[in-house]
Amino acid sequence: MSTKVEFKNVTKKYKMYTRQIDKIKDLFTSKESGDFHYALSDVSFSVESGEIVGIIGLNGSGKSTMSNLISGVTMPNEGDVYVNGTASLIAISAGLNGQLTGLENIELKGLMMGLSKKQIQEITPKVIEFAEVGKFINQPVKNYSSGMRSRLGFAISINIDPDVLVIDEALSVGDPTFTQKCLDKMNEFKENGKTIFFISHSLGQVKSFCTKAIWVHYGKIKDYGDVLPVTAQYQKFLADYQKMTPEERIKFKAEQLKENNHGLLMTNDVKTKKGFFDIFKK
Ligand SMILES: Nc1ncnc2c1ncn2[C@@H]1O[C@H](COP(=O)(O)OP(=O)(O)OP(=O)(O)O)[C@@H](O)[C@H]1O
Repeated sequence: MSTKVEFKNVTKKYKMYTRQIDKIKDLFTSKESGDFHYALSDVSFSVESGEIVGIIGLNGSGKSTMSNLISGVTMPNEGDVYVNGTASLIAISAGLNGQLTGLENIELKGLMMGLSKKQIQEITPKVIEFAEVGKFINQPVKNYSSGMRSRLGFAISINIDPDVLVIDEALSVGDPTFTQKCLDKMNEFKENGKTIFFISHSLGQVKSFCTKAIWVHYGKIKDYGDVLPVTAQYQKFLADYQKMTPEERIKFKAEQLKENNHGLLMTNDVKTKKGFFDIFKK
């Protein structure tokens, strides 16, 4: 076995602007006026080839940031991301150009992944068949439903046959038949000794499909190792977390954010932002 993917002290941060004018000012000057918002901070891990790694964690914890870094969609601000070979991302909202037709997207993604025109021609019928989008293949992808987009994205990535496949929540929008078809394809991929990262809120799927799991918690790795012990720890945490009152959750999140230097406005379910910031400032 050899190292396929490695993160060395990786930090990904975003600028936060409260006023649009500050963003515009920064574009014209070398000064930076907004606060930084840490999506991942000082994250290190390595994955051997042939592993199927589930990435789990609460909303906003940094899972998609991790998947975007692995697949090269985004770059780290600090540290190094090392991928031995090609990586392809399958995500609901990424990877496809809405203005282009399905066919054009197959060509574009194929070219981006280094395929020749001939190779693209060879995979095109297989992609169309697998994606089950019918005549929509000649329509702009912006007219597709989320399920259709996910199916096309999955079909393209799997047929491009990358060394590392990154699947970010893409199965959550498909119907059960298509999900099963994807899982079968992923198993084939797994049997060929390829490496897969599987981001999912379905712990059942992670447990049955993955060999390892990374639990991302407010921009840091809380646990990484064999899938069953890591998911068991996470489930234990979730059970306690779900028992908290909304106020307790806000307080808990604020404490974790402070401890991990994670993003400020990251919570989707914090309704009382004033209260949230009061706690954060303490
Ligand atoms: N382009 C961006 N600009 C600013 N902040 C961002 C950007 N992308 C992600 N973030 C922030 O980084 C943090 C991590 O986001 P990320 O999408 O990686 O989390 P996640 O675990 O995938 O969440 P979810 O389960 O809700 O999809 C969040 O606070 C998010 O708001």
